Amino acid sequence: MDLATQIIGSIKLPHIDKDHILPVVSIAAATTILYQSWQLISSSKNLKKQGLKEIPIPGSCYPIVGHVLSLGRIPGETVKQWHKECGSIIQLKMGQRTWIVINDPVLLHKLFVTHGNKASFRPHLNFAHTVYSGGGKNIAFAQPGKIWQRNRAAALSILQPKQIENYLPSIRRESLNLAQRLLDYTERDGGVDPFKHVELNFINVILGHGFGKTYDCVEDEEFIEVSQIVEDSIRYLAIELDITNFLPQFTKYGFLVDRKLQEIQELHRIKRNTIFKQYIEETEHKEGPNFVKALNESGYTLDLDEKLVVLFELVAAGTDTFTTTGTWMFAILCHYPQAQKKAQDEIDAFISNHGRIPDFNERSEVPYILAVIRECMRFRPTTFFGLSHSVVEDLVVDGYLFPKDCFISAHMASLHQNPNFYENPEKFCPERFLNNTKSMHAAANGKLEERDHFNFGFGRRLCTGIHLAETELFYSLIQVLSRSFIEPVSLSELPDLDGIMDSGITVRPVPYKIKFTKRTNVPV
Ligand code: HEM
Repeated sequence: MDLATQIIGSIKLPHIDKDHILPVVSIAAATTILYQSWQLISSSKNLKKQGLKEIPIPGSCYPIVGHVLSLGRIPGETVKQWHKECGSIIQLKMGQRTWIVINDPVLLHKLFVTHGNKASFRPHLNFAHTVYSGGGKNIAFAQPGKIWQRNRAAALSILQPKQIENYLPSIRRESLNLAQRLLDYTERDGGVDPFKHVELNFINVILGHGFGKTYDCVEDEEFIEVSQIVEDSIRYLAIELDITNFLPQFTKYGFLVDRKLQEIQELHRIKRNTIFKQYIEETEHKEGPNFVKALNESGYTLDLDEKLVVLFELVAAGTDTFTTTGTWMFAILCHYPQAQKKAQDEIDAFISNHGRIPDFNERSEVPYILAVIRECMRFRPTTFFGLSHSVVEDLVVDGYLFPKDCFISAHMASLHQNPNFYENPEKFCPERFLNNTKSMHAAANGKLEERDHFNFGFGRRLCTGIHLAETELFYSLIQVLSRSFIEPVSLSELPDLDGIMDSGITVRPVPYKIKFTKRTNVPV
């Protein structure tokens, strides 16, 4: 539902007599225009006085609510259009808060990497702070400081490239299971939506290592419950849903508080905490290595609540993003059979030489596979806005003022279509990345010119799961392409690459069905 409709529907206005509506509306409209004009003129004069550049304010910005009612059904799409109209840096007014959105890689790099010590804070979000992160005790929503450093270091102690080597047996097994399930469901039903299957692939790897838990199939009741909690968590992290954060003056009158959202948050808090606390307690006594023991032995002391939010975060942050990325990858490849053929030729040649599929440390022998994964992520990014950064004091970069406590986001879709950074950005062209066999982790930590894409964010806040995500994408794609062709169910039913579903942080393709058809005569 449109955000504006949602909010307006929840406001109970007093009855107004029909005859009185016209003058009331006219006065309101005139006041709006006068107020906006006054605001624009005075802020523009102030900036010029200080020698600062103006950041355009796009679309319809109303008094008090600002852009909250203008963001439309899919805010990421609306903001993309505003970038086209107003340029690579724009500012939105979300009630009392300022939200600056940028699609210029050079400015983003300057801000988040060069000025990373000042621009790596997180803006306050009600749900993220109070429910998801247990009061800022996790990684993604903790402010740079002791707790964040400790949690990030603890997470990296189980997610850094060297550690991922320990997970390779289960990554290999789960990606093979994924390829087989996609073939089996296609044979059974004539087609399959890969979303839940990709989700099961990731959840089995992360929960397997985290808590020694795996599920056999997408119909497993516990898998359904856990994946629902994960999907709900991510949905409520969306900036634009945090109405009472932007308009706190309305909270006490109960006008704009979405009661349903509150109920779901509460339920989620109880359900999530019960299940994951139980997982943690059980896991501490299980045999063999797992994340809980690794955290206990990492030298960082975390109490049960802290372990809960950190470990749940690794599950939630990884599952939704990985699943969305994999689901886009299959949808895109269904449109590009020539790219599939090239990738399959490369895998077949490797198998003929070595008698097995390649491992991630042999990736330089399959550069086209790496290029396909990178190009799919560039072509259809995983999130609309990544995770917003913030500043705790005013910061000026390139003549632009980033005011204290503002939200600062990259607009991922238009950033990855920036013609100054990508030649013919509208074209799906894996070849653009053929010479880049560095891991995405290395590319993301390198110079701006060496960056392939920006899906994992920037600088000090770079995604901690980047290496696990890339390794899993690598094995999943190879297992699927070595065994099957990805085809439309019928020629008129190709996945819609322009239809998108806003899932909070991530942006998924609209649900689709495709066929995974068994390849014969392959050297597997
Ligand atoms: C394709 C998969 C993934 C994508 C596209 C992705 C994307 C992102 C982005 C955009 C950020 C914010 C970066 C910034 O603020 O500049 C982030 C942060 C984070 N991600 Fe990921 N992610 C993925 C997979 C994972 C996985 C597999 C895990 C863990 C198992 C994970 C855990 C985290 C954590 C803990 C943070 C917070 C880092 C911090 O604030 O210091 N992510 N991710």
